[in-house]
Amino acid sequence: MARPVRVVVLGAGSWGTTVASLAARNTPTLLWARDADSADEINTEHRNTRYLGDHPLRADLRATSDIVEAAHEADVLVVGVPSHAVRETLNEISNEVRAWVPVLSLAKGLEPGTRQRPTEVIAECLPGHPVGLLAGPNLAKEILAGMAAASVVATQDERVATALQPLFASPVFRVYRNTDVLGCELGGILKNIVAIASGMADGLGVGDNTRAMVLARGLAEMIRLGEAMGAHPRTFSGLTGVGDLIATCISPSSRNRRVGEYLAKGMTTEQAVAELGQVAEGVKTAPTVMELARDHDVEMPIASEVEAVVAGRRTPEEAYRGLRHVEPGDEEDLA
Ligand SMILES: NC(=O)C1=CN([C@@H]2O[C@H](COP(=O)(O)OP(=O)(O)OC[C@H]3O[C@@H](n4cnc5c(N)ncnc54)[C@H](O)[C@@H]3O)[C@@H](O)[C@H]2O)C=CC1
Ligand SMILES: O=C(CO)COP(=O)(O)O
Repeated sequence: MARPVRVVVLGAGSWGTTVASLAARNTPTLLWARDADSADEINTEHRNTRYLGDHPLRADLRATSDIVEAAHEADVLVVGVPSHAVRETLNEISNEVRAWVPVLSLAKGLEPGTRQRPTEVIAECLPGHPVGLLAGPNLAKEILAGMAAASVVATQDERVATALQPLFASPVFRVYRNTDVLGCELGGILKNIVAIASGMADGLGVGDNTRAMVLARGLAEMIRLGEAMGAHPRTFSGLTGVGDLIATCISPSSRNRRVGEYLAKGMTTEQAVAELGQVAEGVKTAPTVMELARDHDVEMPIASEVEAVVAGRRTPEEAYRGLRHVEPGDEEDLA
């Protein structure tokens, strides 16, 4: 009998640990934590208190702090560290992962400097491997608590996605496929910036109409940039686009939304990030997105205001006042 596929997840933060728990239900799974104490806690107490509080993890989920051991074990490699850490993490194991092992990204940000998406960084660090991503409206704590959700495995080769789908699926976690890797990845990246805007709006005590405006016009900005970069506009009406946008903009547990709220309460970006104690990808990604918007000659007024607030050049009140000065054009004109 063929041995089961072994999934290795790099990064034992809230989402890496949750995805590893999903996979462990279906197949032997090993989670790499850079900190040995976290790996010990997962192995012995079946918890990851730093990121997931007291929530019990599956007893069959194994963890290690030895990244080379993890790389050797992988039949499927899942990269769950934040975007800025993908390259340095994979560089450590670029000669240790077996040829043809598929690599899936969980990260929803852009690499500062290179402006690359995580799947592009992965393709550079691990050339020749099939590369894709798992994304969608997937707030880690809800999924760990067993609440129903859906996600998308996006790979250019549909056969790879078809092989990967069942590794993460459960009766309450539906995993779809999509071949528009760029569109799916950009959806997850860009919605974080709109979520900061949404959190700022909530922190300022705006009404529901304003909230809805931020979501709808934020989505229009996501589609404009995505289409200019070569993504399929329809992808943004799916789980990885509007789906993830809604979840992140409305959920009190979204870190990006919380950063926006903290900023509206008067914290600096540094104070907001420190208060959070976890990654909020939109903070680092906002300036990079504005560089891409300029390169592609795309108007992104909401992202532009978020970037200005995060950089400390504007207050959230000024940002919302600034949006009033944007001349409304044709609503249909997304491109
Ligand atoms: N938490 C969630 O609900 C979801 C998160 N994501 C995305 O998944 C990615 C990871 O997020 P979370 O697990 O939530 O973050 P987190 O803040 O909970 O954990 C980050 C993990 O990365 C590790 N890490 C940080 N810097 C590192 C470095 N320089 N080298 C190696 N490891 C490093 C930390 O030790 C920690 O284990 C992000 O891109 C996030 O946008 C995607 C979907 C859902
Ligand atoms: O991407 C997410 C949900 O799909 C998580 O969002 P936050 O990083 O804002 O918590």
